[in-house]
Amino acid sequence: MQTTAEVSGSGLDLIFKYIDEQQNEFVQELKEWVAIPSDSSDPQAWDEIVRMLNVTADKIKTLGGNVELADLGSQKMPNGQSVHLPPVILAELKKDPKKPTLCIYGHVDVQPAKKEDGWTTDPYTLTEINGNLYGRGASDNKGPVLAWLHAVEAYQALKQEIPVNIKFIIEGMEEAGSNGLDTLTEQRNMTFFSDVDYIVISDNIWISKKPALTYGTRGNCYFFVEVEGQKQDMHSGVFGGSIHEAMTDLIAVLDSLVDSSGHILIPAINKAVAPLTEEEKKRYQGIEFDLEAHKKDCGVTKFLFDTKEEILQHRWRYPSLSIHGIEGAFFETGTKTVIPRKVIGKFSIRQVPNMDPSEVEKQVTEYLHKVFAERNSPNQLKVTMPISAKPWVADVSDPQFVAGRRAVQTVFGVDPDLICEGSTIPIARNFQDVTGKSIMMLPIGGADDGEHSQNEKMSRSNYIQGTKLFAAFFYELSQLPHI
Ligand SMILES: NCC(=O)N[C@@H](Cc1c[nH]cn1)C(=O)O
Ligand SMILES: [Zn+2]
Ligand SMILES: [Zn+2]
Repeated sequence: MQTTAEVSGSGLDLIFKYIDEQQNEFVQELKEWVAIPSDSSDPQAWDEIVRMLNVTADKIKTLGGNVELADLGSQKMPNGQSVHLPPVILAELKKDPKKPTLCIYGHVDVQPAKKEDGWTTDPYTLTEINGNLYGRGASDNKGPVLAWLHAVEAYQALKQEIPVNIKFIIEGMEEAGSNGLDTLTEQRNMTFFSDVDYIVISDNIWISKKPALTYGTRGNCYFFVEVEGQKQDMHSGVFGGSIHEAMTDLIAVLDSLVDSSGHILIPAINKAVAPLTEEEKKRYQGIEFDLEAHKKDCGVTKFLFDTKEEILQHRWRYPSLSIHGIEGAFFETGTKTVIPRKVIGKFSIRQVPNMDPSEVEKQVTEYLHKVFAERNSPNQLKVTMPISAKPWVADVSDPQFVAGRRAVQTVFGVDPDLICEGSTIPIARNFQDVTGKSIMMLPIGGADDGEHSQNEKMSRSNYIQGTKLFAAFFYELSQLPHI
C-alpha cells in the first residue's frame, strides 16, 4: 500500500497532474456551490447561507476535518428586528506539532444578483463560455474557497502528506460586513488561533494578467441617510408643490458628498489621509497595469485620472465615496406618480491609513445635518453607519510573502506583482490587531472577473492554476524557517 510520502518538488508535479485531471469535477463542484443563492444582503435569504455553510462543512469533513459551526448570536436590523446570524465555520485537519499551521479564511456568501440586472446567463447557474466560468460567487469567493479545498484533496488523493497543518475560518456574512466575526476572533484568540502561524486570504483579484500578492486593502464605512416626511406616500398631483418632499431633500444631501472629479466634499475626511511617500510612489511605477485594457474591461472612455500611478493610488490608498442606492424610492418599471413618505440613501466611504472610522462617522453625520439644516425642511434626517471596517496593510518583508512568491514562480514561472486592493476584507485588520499573526492575501481572481457585477466570472485557467498555486503554497510555507 502506498505510504504517505513527504511532498518534495517532484511531489508537486504529481499533484499538479491530479488537479489537471480532476478539473471537470472541480468545475462541477463549483457549479453546485454557485447554485446556492447565499446572498447576505437580504436577511430573508440567510437560510441559504446556512445551507451553503453546511455544504462547505460537509466538504471539509470529507477531507477528514473537524468542523465547528460557531454561533454568532443575533444582529439588530435597521428596522429594530433581531435576526439570528449565520454561524462561522472553524475547522482543522489532522495536526502535527512539528509542522507550521496555516489558517485559511474565506467566505461563501455572495452579493445580490438577478438575471434582469443584465446578466447574459443565469447568475446562479455556472455557465462556461470561452474558458470563463460565469456565475455569482465564481470569483468572489466560492471559487477560491473551493480551490483551497481541492488543493487539500489533491494531496490526500495521492497520499502525499500535507506539509503544513491546516485550519479554516469560513464565514457567510463577509459581503454584509462580517457582523459578529470580530467578536468571535477575540473570543477564540487564545484557543482556535493560538497555534496558528500564518493566516492567508484569497478574496481578491489581480490587477493585470500577471499573478500578484496583495499586501493591503481599503476599509469601508457604509452609511444609511434616511429622510422621513409626511405620514404616508402622497399623490404628487394633489400635494406636489405644497410639501417639502423627502426625496428632493435626500437627493440634495447625497449631491453634497462628492464632486465630479471624485473629490470627497466632507471637509475633514481627507485631512487624516497619510501622505504619499517617495518610496511608495516608486512602488506604483513598477506595477503592470494596462490603462487602455482597463478602460475596455470597464466599458468606459475615460477614468477620473490619466496616469496608471494616479488610478492605482486612488483605487488603493486614497478614500473614495460611492453612492449605492435609495431604499423606498420607486424603482420598478412604469410611471408611478407618488411622493415617497420615507427614503433611505446608501453610500460608503472606503477607508485608508490613517482614517479612523469612528471619526469619519462623526464627520459625516455632522456634515449631513449641516447640509440638511440649510434646506429649512421640516422633514426628519437620520444618519447611521451599519458597517465600519478599517484598512489592512501588511509588512511585505513577512516570510509568508517569500513562500507566496516562490509558489507563484513554481506555477506561473514569473515573479508576482506586489499590489494592494481597493475592496475590503472587513475581518483582515481585526485578524491583524487581535491575533498578531502573519497575514497575506494570495489572490487567484482575474482583473476582469467582475466581482459584484453582472456576469461575474472566474476563468477555468485561474481556477485550476490557482488550485495548483495553493497546493504549491502549502509546500513553500513548509520550507520557511519554522517561526
Ligand atoms: N471581495 C471582498 C469584498 O467584496 N468585500 C466587500 C466587503 C464590504 C465592504 N462593505 C460592505 N461589504 C467590499 O465591498 O469590499
Ligand atoms: Zn465581494
Ligand atoms: Zn469577497
